[in-house]
Amino acid sequence: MNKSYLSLGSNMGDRIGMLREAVRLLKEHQAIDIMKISSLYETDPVGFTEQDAFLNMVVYLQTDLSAFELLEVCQSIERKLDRKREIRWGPRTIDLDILLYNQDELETDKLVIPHPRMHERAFVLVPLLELDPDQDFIEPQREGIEIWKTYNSIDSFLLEE
Ligand SMILES: Nc1ncnc2c1ncn2[C@@H]1O[C@H](COP(=O)(O)OP(=O)(O)OP(=O)(O)O)[C@@H](O)[C@H]1O
Ligand SMILES: Nc1nc2c(c(=O)[nH]1)N=C(CO)CN2
Repeated sequence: MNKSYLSLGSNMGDRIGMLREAVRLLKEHQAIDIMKISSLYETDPVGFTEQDAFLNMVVYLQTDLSAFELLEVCQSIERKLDRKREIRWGPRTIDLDILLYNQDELETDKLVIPHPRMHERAFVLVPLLELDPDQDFIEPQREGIEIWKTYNSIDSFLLEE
């Protein structure tokens, strides 16, 4: 069984609704088991700063899918949720990135693992460290990153009105 961490983010429209729908679609996939979700974090935009705050979270899953198949699932969820992204690092309804896949290191045109920018992104590292405090990363700056909501279980997140 492969172990992977995904980063999810949204800063357009119904941000929590987008995250919830993305997690629901991942959970529905027959080859994916969601093991843990982080809290939801409200985070200042990074890269292109003239945009609304993001809600970010990290999901830990186990899967039989290859990393490339998992990327396809992530991209099909982005399409299903009508992902819009006009500006690089600009506003988006939903973004799903693969952070880690086992201990694999991989560099292709389509997929780079670990995610090439994850180590410089506190909005990724803070929720990742919440799920797995043993990750061997430099402690990120927590400025501009606030817990927005924590859930007791995946179902309580998915079932909330
Ligand atoms: N680990 C990865 N997870 C998701 N996409 C990846 C990864 N590595 C490479 N990619 C590629 O990056 C391309 C662009 O992804 P995307 O549009 O989400 O970028 P972005 O969110 O604007 O910027 P960033 O990559 O900095 O998060 C995707 O089409 C995908 O093929
Ligand atoms: N806070 C925050 N900033 C971002 C984010 C994001 O998810 N959260 N995603 C980006 C493009 O991948 C660019 N900037």
